[in-house]
Amino acid sequence: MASLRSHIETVLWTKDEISSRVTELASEISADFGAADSPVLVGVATGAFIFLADLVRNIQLPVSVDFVRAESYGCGTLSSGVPKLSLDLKVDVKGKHVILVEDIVDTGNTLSSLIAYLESKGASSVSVCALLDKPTRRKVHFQLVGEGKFYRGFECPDYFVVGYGMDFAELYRNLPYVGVLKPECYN
Ligand SMILES: O=P(O)(O)OC[C@H]1O[C@H](OP(=O)(O)OP(=O)(O)O)[C@H](O)[C@@H]1O
Ligand code: HPA
Ligand SMILES: [Mg+2]
Repeated sequence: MASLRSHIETVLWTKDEISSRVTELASEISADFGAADSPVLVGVATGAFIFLADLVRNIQLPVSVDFVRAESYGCGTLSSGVPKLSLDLKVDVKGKHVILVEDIVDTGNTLSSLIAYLESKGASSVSVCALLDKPTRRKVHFQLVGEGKFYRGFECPDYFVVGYGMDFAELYRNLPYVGVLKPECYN
Protein backbone atom coordinates (compact mmCIF):
# COMPACT_ATOMS: atom_id res chain seq x y z
CA MET A 1 0.00 0.00 0.00
CA ALA A 2 1.39 3.44 -0.95
CA SER A 3 2.29 5.65 2.00
CA LEU A 4 0.17 8.68 2.87
CA ARG A 5 3.44 10.61 3.09
CA SER A 6 3.68 10.35 -0.72
CA HIS A 7 0.69 12.76 -0.99
CA ILE A 8 2.62 15.48 0.83
CA GLU A 9 4.94 17.90 -0.91
CA THR A 10 6.47 19.47 2.21
CA VAL A 11 6.19 18.81 5.91
CA LEU A 12 6.02 22.18 7.68
CA TRP A 13 5.90 20.91 11.29
CA THR A 14 6.77 17.38 12.39
CA LYS A 15 4.95 15.37 15.02
CA ASP A 16 7.70 16.13 17.56
CA GLU A 17 7.77 19.85 16.82
CA ILE A 18 4.01 20.02 17.26
CA SER A 19 4.14 18.00 20.45
CA SER A 20 6.76 20.32 22.06
CA ARG A 21 4.82 23.43 21.13
CA VAL A 22 1.53 21.98 22.42
CA THR A 23 3.23 21.25 25.77
CA GLU A 24 4.45 24.85 25.95
CA LEU A 25 0.99 26.24 25.18
CA ALA A 26 -0.55 24.01 27.84
CA SER A 27 2.00 25.24 30.41
CA GLU A 28 1.18 28.85 29.56
CA ILE A 29 -2.54 28.20 30.00
CA SER A 30 -1.92 26.31 33.26
CA ALA A 31 0.05 29.28 34.60
CA ASP A 32 -2.53 31.89 33.55
CA PHE A 33 -5.56 30.40 35.35
CA GLY A 34 -6.15 29.06 38.86
CA ALA A 35 -8.21 26.02 39.90
CA ALA A 36 -10.90 28.46 41.16
CA ASP A 37 -11.30 30.22 37.79
CA SER A 38 -10.50 27.23 35.65
CA PRO A 39 -11.41 27.75 31.97
CA VAL A 40 -13.85 26.00 29.65
CA LEU A 41 -12.03 24.83 26.53
CA VAL A 42 -14.31 24.94 23.50
CA GLY A 43 -12.96 23.05 20.51
CA VAL A 44 -14.11 24.09 17.05
CA ALA A 45 -15.11 20.87 15.29
CA THR A 46 -14.01 19.33 13.22
CA GLY A 47 -10.50 20.69 12.70
CA ALA A 48 -9.54 21.21 16.36
CA PHE A 49 -10.24 17.66 17.56
CA ILE A 50 -6.64 16.41 17.66
CA PHE A 51 -5.11 19.64 18.94
CA LEU A 52 -7.73 19.92 21.68
CA ALA A 53 -7.16 16.31 22.76
CA ASP A 54 -3.39 16.79 23.01
CA LEU A 55 -3.66 20.24 24.62
CA VAL A 56 -6.05 19.28 27.44
CA ARG A 57 -3.94 16.28 28.40
CA ASN A 58 -1.05 18.62 29.12
CA ILE A 59 -3.02 21.25 31.10
CA GLN A 60 -2.51 21.05 34.87
CA LEU A 61 -5.96 22.39 35.80
CA PRO A 62 -9.41 20.80 36.15
CA VAL A 63 -10.79 22.22 32.88
CA SER A 64 -14.18 21.63 31.22
CA VAL A 65 -14.26 20.62 27.57
CA ASP A 66 -16.99 21.29 25.04
CA PHE A 67 -17.42 21.62 21.26
CA VAL A 68 -19.10 23.83 18.72
CA ARG A 69 -19.07 23.12 15.02
CA ALA A 70 -18.29 25.78 12.44
CA GLU A 71 -17.69 25.13 8.78
CA SER A 72 -16.87 27.53 5.97
CA TYR A 73 -14.49 25.70 3.60
CA GLY A 74 -16.61 22.71 2.52
CA CYS A 75 -14.66 20.73 -0.09
CA GLY A 76 -12.42 23.56 -1.36
CA THR A 77 -9.56 25.77 -0.20
CA LEU A 78 -11.45 29.09 -0.09
CA SER A 79 -13.61 30.41 2.74
CA SER A 80 -17.30 30.99 2.01
CA GLY A 81 -16.92 33.99 4.35
CA VAL A 82 -20.00 32.87 6.29
CA PRO A 83 -19.23 30.07 8.76
CA LYS A 84 -22.13 27.66 9.20
CA LEU A 85 -22.48 27.20 12.94
CA SER A 86 -24.04 24.02 14.22
CA LEU A 87 -23.68 21.80 17.32
CA ASP A 88 -24.35 24.00 20.29
CA LEU A 89 -22.57 24.14 23.64
CA LYS A 90 -23.55 21.73 26.38
CA VAL A 91 -21.73 23.66 29.13
CA ASP A 92 -23.21 26.93 30.41
CA VAL A 93 -20.42 29.46 29.80
CA LYS A 94 -22.13 32.37 31.59
CA GLY A 95 -19.59 34.03 33.89
CA LYS A 96 -16.86 31.58 32.80
CA HIS A 97 -13.48 32.04 31.18
CA VAL A 98 -13.61 30.39 27.77
CA ILE A 99 -10.70 29.36 25.58
CA LEU A 100 -11.72 28.73 21.97
CA VAL A 101 -9.42 26.07 20.57
CA GLU A 102 -8.75 26.17 16.82
CA ASP A 103 -6.44 24.27 14.50
CA ILE A 104 -5.90 27.35 12.32
CA VAL A 105 -6.88 31.01 12.04
CA ASP A 106 -6.95 32.06 8.40
CA THR A 107 -9.38 34.82 7.27
CA GLY A 108 -10.59 35.19 10.89
CA ASN A 109 -14.27 34.73 9.90
CA THR A 110 -14.80 31.60 12.00
CA LEU A 111 -13.28 33.06 15.13
CA SER A 112 -15.01 36.40 14.94
CA SER A 113 -18.43 34.68 14.64
CA LEU A 114 -17.69 32.31 17.50
CA ILE A 115 -16.29 34.99 19.79
CA ALA A 116 -19.47 37.06 19.28
CA TYR A 117 -21.54 33.95 20.00
CA LEU A 118 -19.69 33.19 23.25
CA GLU A 119 -19.92 36.80 24.35
CA SER A 120 -23.69 36.69 23.75
CA LYS A 121 -23.81 33.61 26.02
CA GLY A 122 -22.25 35.68 28.84
CA ALA A 123 -18.66 34.36 28.93
CA SER A 124 -16.64 36.63 31.23
CA SER A 125 -13.59 36.32 29.00
CA VAL A 126 -12.88 34.69 25.67
CA SER A 127 -9.32 33.66 24.77
CA VAL A 128 -8.19 31.86 21.65
CA CYS A 129 -5.67 29.04 21.46
CA ALA A 130 -4.80 28.24 17.84
CA LEU A 131 -2.09 25.86 16.72
CA LEU A 132 -1.54 27.85 13.53
CA ASP A 133 -2.06 31.47 12.59
CA LYS A 134 -1.93 32.55 8.93
CA PRO A 135 -1.92 36.36 9.32
CA THR A 136 -1.27 37.07 5.63
CA ARG A 137 -4.82 35.83 4.80
CA ARG A 138 -6.65 37.80 7.48
CA LYS A 139 -9.86 39.54 6.35
CA VAL A 140 -11.59 40.03 9.69
CA HIS A 141 -9.86 41.32 12.79
CA PHE A 142 -11.14 39.36 15.79
CA GLN A 143 -11.46 41.01 19.19
CA LEU A 144 -10.94 38.94 22.34
CA VAL A 145 -13.37 39.44 25.25
CA GLY A 146 -12.41 40.75 28.71
CA GLU A 147 -8.93 39.66 29.77
CA GLY A 148 -8.82 37.16 26.91
CA LYS A 149 -5.42 36.24 25.48
CA PHE A 150 -4.26 34.85 22.11
CA TYR A 151 -2.22 31.66 22.52
CA ARG A 152 -0.59 30.86 19.20
CA GLY A 153 1.41 27.77 18.29
CA PHE A 154 3.14 28.73 15.03
CA GLU A 155 2.85 31.36 12.34
CA CYS A 156 1.79 29.58 9.15
CA PRO A 157 3.05 30.67 5.73
CA ASP A 158 0.49 31.30 2.99
CA TYR A 159 -0.14 27.67 1.99
CA PHE A 160 -3.27 25.59 2.32
CA VAL A 161 -2.08 23.06 4.90
CA VAL A 162 -3.36 19.64 5.96
CA GLY A 163 -2.81 17.23 8.83
CA TYR A 164 -3.12 17.21 12.62
CA GLY A 165 -6.88 17.76 12.26
CA MET A 166 -6.81 19.94 9.14
CA ASP A 167 -8.38 18.64 5.96
CA PHE A 168 -8.73 19.06 2.27
CA ALA A 169 -12.25 17.85 1.30
CA GLU A 170 -12.47 15.99 4.66
CA LEU A 171 -9.29 13.99 4.00
CA TYR A 172 -5.80 14.07 5.57
CA ARG A 173 -6.95 15.08 9.09
CA ASN A 174 -5.26 11.91 10.37
CA LEU A 175 -1.71 12.91 9.39
CA PRO A 176 0.34 13.28 12.61
CA TYR A 177 2.24 16.25 11.13
CA VAL A 178 1.26 19.41 9.19
CA GLY A 179 2.18 19.72 5.54
CA VAL A 180 1.33 20.94 2.08
CA LEU A 181 -0.38 18.60 -0.39
CA LYS A 182 1.07 17.76 -3.79
CA PRO A 183 -0.86 19.63 -6.52
CA GLU A 184 -2.18 16.38 -8.03
CA CYS A 185 -3.90 15.53 -4.73
CA TYR A 186 -6.32 18.46 -5.11
CA ASN A 187 -8.05 16.74 -8.02
O1 LIG B 1 -10.13 31.83 9.71
P1 LIG B 1 -11.02 31.10 8.75
O2 LIG B 1 -10.82 31.54 7.33
O3 LIG B 1 -12.47 31.16 9.15
O4 LIG B 1 -10.55 29.57 8.72
C1 LIG B 1 -10.33 28.79 9.85
C2 LIG B 1 -11.34 27.69 9.99
O5 LIG B 1 -11.40 26.91 8.78
C3 LIG B 1 -11.26 25.54 9.10
O6 LIG B 1 -12.51 24.96 9.39
P2 LIG B 1 -13.50 24.51 8.21
O7 LIG B 1 -14.50 25.57 7.96
O8 LIG B 1 -12.71 24.05 7.04
O9 LIG B 1 -14.24 23.28 8.88
P3 LIG B 1 -13.56 22.01 9.58
O10 LIG B 1 -13.02 22.47 10.90
O11 LIG B 1 -14.69 21.05 9.72
O12 LIG B 1 -12.47 21.52 8.68
C4 LIG B 1 -10.42 25.54 10.35
O13 LIG B 1 -10.64 24.35 11.10
C5 LIG B 1 -10.94 26.75 11.09
O14 LIG B 1 -12.07 26.41 11.88
O1 HPA C 1 -4.77 26.04 5.34
C1 HPA C 1 -5.83 25.48 5.72
N1 HPA C 1 -5.95 24.12 5.72
C2 HPA C 1 -7.07 23.49 6.12
N2 HPA C 1 -8.15 24.13 6.53
C3 HPA C 1 -8.09 25.47 6.55
N3 HPA C 1 -9.04 26.35 6.92
C4 HPA C 1 -8.52 27.54 6.78
N4 HPA C 1 -7.25 27.49 6.30
C5 HPA C 1 -6.96 26.19 6.16
MG1 LIG D 1 -12.64 24.33 11.70
